[in-house]
Amino acid sequence: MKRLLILGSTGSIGTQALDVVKRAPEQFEIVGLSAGSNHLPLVQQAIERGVKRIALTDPDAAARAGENWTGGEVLSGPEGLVQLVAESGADLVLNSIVGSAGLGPTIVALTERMDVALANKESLVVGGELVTALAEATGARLIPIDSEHTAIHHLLTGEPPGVVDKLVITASGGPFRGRKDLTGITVEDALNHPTWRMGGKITIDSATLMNKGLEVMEAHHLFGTPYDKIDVVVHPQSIIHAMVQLCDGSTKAHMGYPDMRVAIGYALHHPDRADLPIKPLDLVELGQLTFEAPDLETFPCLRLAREAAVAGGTAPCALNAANEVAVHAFLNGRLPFTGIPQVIAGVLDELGSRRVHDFEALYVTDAEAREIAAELIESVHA
Ligand SMILES: NC(=O)C1=CN([C@@H]2O[C@H](COP(=O)(O)OP(=O)(O)OC[C@H]3O[C@@H](n4cnc5c(N)ncnc54)[C@H](OP(=O)(O)O)[C@@H]3O)[C@@H](O)[C@H]2O)C=CC1
Ligand SMILES: CC(=O)[C@@H](O)[C@H](O)COP(=O)(O)O
Ligand SMILES: [Mn+2]
Repeated sequence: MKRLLILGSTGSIGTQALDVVKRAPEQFEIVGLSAGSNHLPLVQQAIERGVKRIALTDPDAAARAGENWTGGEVLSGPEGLVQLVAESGADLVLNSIVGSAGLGPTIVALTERMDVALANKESLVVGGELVTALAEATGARLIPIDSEHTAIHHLLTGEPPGVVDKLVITASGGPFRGRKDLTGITVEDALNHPTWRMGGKITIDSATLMNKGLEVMEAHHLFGTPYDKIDVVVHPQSIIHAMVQLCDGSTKAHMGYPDMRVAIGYALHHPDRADLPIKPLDLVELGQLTFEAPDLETFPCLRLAREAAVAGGTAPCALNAANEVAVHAFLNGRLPFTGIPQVIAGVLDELGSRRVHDFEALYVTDAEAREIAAELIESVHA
């Protein structure tokens, strides 16, 4: 039986992970759950799954959970989340927190030699070199939960070193694929993803194509692949999740209907396989699969992300923080959709790239980038 800790259990990935676990209850013991502020659903999950320790990073929400629930211990604030991870004794930590708030728990889990099933791609975008070095040093494994990266992980299994010519990550293109003018886009339009149902932040990242930029960095760090060997191809049906091109001229593709339980099941059961009630692929029913190049002029976020990735150092961290602030402002009606890349470009221009010696440098950059992004948004809004 695996001792499993689920961080971000109230979110899109977290709730689907609980569903995957429910289908093999004899294989998992859930040793803890966490959320940001959604205390009632978190307590409900703890009651249903018999979990005795939960954490809420919002201290007010943690206090309310403590008033409502006497069945176990409620840990509070970012320190409570760290304590939950450090003291969990988990075999596997599923990190499905959204944003750079997920970096700290990833560091703690790896430091404690716990394997991490990583949905929180921002951990790698922000701190990729240090995070992978930490995993290497402690021997803890990073198993991706992201449809493209799970696909690549699967496709590379059994391949000897040095045989991969290219990784190809597919993108749905988001709800605005094919458009040349992105003015006047509403939050409702942007949240209407054509193929996946996900949390708000990643859905907006898909609409701007920033998600693919973050995923290029995620792939670089997970698989040690140079940036010029990671391609992005738009594939609106989201049936092929990724491909690997090998030195013998063959290309392997990972396919399936868009359902994140496949990726979650892969990570939770690794190296075994999950048994999930997912419809087998019917290519005749699908009829055709189509592909096109990403439009980097209309969707500059992918270009900005690639530039930050190649610049390295603190640039990806600044890009990520600026993006989080800009997406939040868009969702709250304080920034137009087209303002998202403008804010990110402004922050990168101002901060440039510095070398990263330790995690502290990343936290400093994250805070600086957030401050500059907030000022830029304020000036647009004023
Ligand atoms: N959804 C998907 O299909 C996919 C998601 N991912 C990645 O997985 C991660 C999670 O995405 P998703 O599930 O969609 O996101 P959601 O917004 O649906 O869920 C986020 C979870 O994180 C918690 N949370 C939010 N802010 C904080 C914080 N500051 N500190 C601690 N916990 C916090 C939320 O708690 P609360 O409910 O209290 O707000 C919630 O449990 C992201 O990194 C995303 O990029 C990757 C591939 C696919
Ligand atoms: C499900 C998943 O892995 C998402 O990251 C997905 O890739 C988002 O869709 P886009 O391809 O539109 O970014
Ligand atoms: Mn993805």
